[in-house]
Formats: sequence, C-alpha cells, structure tokens
Amino acid sequence: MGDSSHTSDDRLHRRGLMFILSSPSGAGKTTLSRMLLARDSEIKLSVSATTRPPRPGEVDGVHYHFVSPQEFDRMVEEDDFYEWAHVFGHRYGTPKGKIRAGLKDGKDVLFDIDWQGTQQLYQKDQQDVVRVFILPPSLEELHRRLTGRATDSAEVIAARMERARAEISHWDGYDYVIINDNVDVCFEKVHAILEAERMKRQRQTGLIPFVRGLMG
Ligand SMILES: Nc1ncnc2c1ncn2[C@@H]1O[C@H](COP(=O)(O)OP(=O)(O)OP(=O)(O)O)[C@@H](O)[C@H]1O
Ligand SMILES: Nc1nc2c(ncn2[C@@H]2O[C@H](COP(=O)(O)O)[C@@H](O)[C@H]2O)c(=O)[nH]1
Repeated sequence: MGDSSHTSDDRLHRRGLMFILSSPSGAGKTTLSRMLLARDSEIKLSVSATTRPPRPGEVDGVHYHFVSPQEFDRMVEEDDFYEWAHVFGHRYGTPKGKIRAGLKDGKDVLFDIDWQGTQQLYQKDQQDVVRVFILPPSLEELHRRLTGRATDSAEVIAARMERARAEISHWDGYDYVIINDNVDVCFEKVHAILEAERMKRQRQTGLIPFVRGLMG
C-alpha cells in the first residue's frame, strides 16, 4: 500500500487498549483470558507479581511473577507498579513494564485484576482502559466452580465465597457486564467487545491521514 496510516494487513494504525477482565473469584476470568490469548495474537497478558504461592500448573513468569513479601516491598519502594492491592490475604501488582510505550504502537494488553486495580488503572488512563466484569450465573455455581477447580483448600474457597458478594457489588464500575453461563458463548461476547473497542474512532490514529487521502 505504501501509506503509513495502514498496518500490513490493511487496517488503520490505532492506539492499543488496556482490556481488563474482573470477576468474583471462580467466575471464569482466567479461563476467558487464556481463551482470548489463544484466539487473538494481538493482545498480550500483563503478568502480575504476587506474594501468593503458585497453584499446581502455574508457571513463574507466565501466569504470575511469584515473589516474596520482601521482593514485593522492594518493588513498591522502587515504584515498579502501575497499581497494586491486597486481595485474599496476599498482595498482587501490575508491573509498569512497557505498557505505555506499547499502547502508542497499537499493542493491546490484557489485565486479569480485581476491582481495586481496575479503579487505579482507570484513574491513571481513562481513554485506554476497557473494563469488563464477569458474573457467575449463581452463587451455587460459583461454589461448584471453585470446588471443581481443585486448586484451593476448603478454607481458601470459603474465604473467596465470603468475599463474592462484596466483589459483585462493584459491577457498576465497569463498562461491560457479562454472565458466564456457557463459557464459549461468554467468550464470543468478550472477543466481540475487544474487536469493537479496537474500532473506536478515537483509537484509530490512522483515520485522519486515511480520510484525507480519500478526499484527495
Ligand atoms: N462457563 C463455565 N462453566 C463451567 N465451568 C467454568 C466456566 N467458566 C470457567 N469454569 C471453570 O471454573 C473454574 C474457575 O475458573 P477460573 O479459574 O477461570 O476463575 P477465575 O475467575 O479466574 O478465578 P480466580 O479469581 O480465583 O483466579 C475453572 O475450573 C474453570 O474451568
Ligand atoms: N489489583 C490487582 N489484582 C490482581 C492482580 N493480579 C491478580 N489479581 C486479582 O487477584 C484475585 C485473586 O487471584 P488468584 O490468581 O489468586 O485467584 C483475582 O481477582 C485477580 O483478578 C494485580 O496485579 N492487581
């Protein structure tokens, strides 16, 4: 094409977005995140740091950066986090990394973070943030999913169920809310939101030169 407003597959240049998935624990956001990363090569996961111990199958640097409380303290002191929060007795934080620079280059970033982190990211960068909240079809089903996942002790599951109502109460701080009943149907909705948000006029930084070109 030879026109700098286009990317190689003929779409316009655009600003990347920060795509946040939140939910009460067990509603399915990690499952949906993994499906999104597998389907869509244009979005990359923001790998959080946490002081929580790894679950079976979780890989350091892939699912989380598993750090000691001392290491987490050091990262806070050195201002390494975009946001961080206490969740279920552990600390979790989003490393700054190269997120801002990537947004300019049209790189999308996926965040699996709670409502506290969502609020902090939104306060810092409203124009780039897209907030999606996932609800379970019922609390009974939420409990079934946490138990069925078989990664947490009965105490941990009880604590997460105890917190579920408080987490759900933040649903109105999100742009989109989806009930995750059938995971495939829910995933298609999540992906449709991502695709639609990418097409927002304000994000398509290549539009002005493209339209100028059209108008001769
Ligand atoms: N629509 C669904 N129907 C049935 N099971 C589901 C559905 N979505 C997810 N699950 C299952 O529910 C369990 C919890 O899902 P997942 O780990 O994705 O939740 P989460 O919201 O990320 O939880 P956490 O915040 O604790 O990490 C998993 O075993 C997953 O396979
Ligand atoms: N504010 C933040 N919340 C985060 C971050 N990384 C994960 N989380 C949230 O913590 C809970 C528990 O996660 P789990 O993996 O122990 O089940 C869940 O709601 C995550 O979304 C983060 O960097 N910041």
